[in-house]
Amino acid sequence: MPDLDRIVKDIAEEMRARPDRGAVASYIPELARADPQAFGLVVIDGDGRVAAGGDADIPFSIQSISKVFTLTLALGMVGDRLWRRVGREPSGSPFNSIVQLERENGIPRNPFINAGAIAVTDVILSGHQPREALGEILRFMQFLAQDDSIAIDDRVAASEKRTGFRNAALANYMRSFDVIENPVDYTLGVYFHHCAIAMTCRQLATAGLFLAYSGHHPLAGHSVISAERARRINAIMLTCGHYDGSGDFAYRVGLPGKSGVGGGILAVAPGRASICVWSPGLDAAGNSHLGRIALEMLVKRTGWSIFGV
Ligand SMILES: NC(=O)CC[C@H](N)C(=O)O
Repeated sequence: MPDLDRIVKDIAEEMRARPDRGAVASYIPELARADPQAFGLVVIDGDGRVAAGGDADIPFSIQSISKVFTLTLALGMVGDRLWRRVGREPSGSPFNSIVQLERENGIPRNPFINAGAIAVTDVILSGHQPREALGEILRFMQFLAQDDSIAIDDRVAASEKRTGFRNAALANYMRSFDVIENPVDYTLGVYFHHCAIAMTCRQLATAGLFLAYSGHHPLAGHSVISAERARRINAIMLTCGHYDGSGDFAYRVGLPGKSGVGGGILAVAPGRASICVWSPGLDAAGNSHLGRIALEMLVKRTGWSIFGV
């Protein structure tokens, strides 16, 4: 990918020089240690060709990007019954908002806001010990990224556990509607830990390949999910992957994407590539500021937006 390699490296260089970098998340104290100057961008296609720029191999906290993978796992476990516990409409609200839950019988709007992801985690936990459920999620990430070294950053998990009062409120509130079925502490423990998985842009882009290739992971040589399910997960990423910034992300970038407060964004160019960008500074909606700008540049220069050039 000679041209693509140039494009990715140019973007990484331009991003490194920019003064506007957003604000690193600090509500989880351990995340505040991230270097605001960091920037990484990796594009991987179905033949395993890689274009990488900047800090492509520095691990960062994947946070809400994990929600794409827990959704995939939960759908594999209970299929469409999942949609009894969580919706699939954009929330138009911040990622940790609680107000809609009261009006909507404790059913979160979608699997990518915190409440929805906690409900999805509860589904994965059912019938298991927290340690087993977490092991399953971690092994799934290692398999998809083709890298057994991927691990949970226990300091980040502990930091969020100490300060995660808002998520505890969401989980307890859903428990009162039986949308959460397991002990709230167990469900939250698994949730905090899967958010605290640390991965590099290269690993995350590899892990996302199955979404770019109709459920088939070209490097693992496996069908992970059906083409139909991959298409649907991409649809939810497009409409809900950036919280109340999802409309703007679709407008500017036009790719299914999922952000995390660690500053990562996983984006999918169907049939073309899986992309991961990382810059820890966030915008007001909690999405990577330079990550979004870099993806906007990438689609302009490649013509990869799903809505056309
Ligand atoms: N948007 C995010 O990445 C939020 C994830 C974070 N673990 C939280 O629950 O607050």
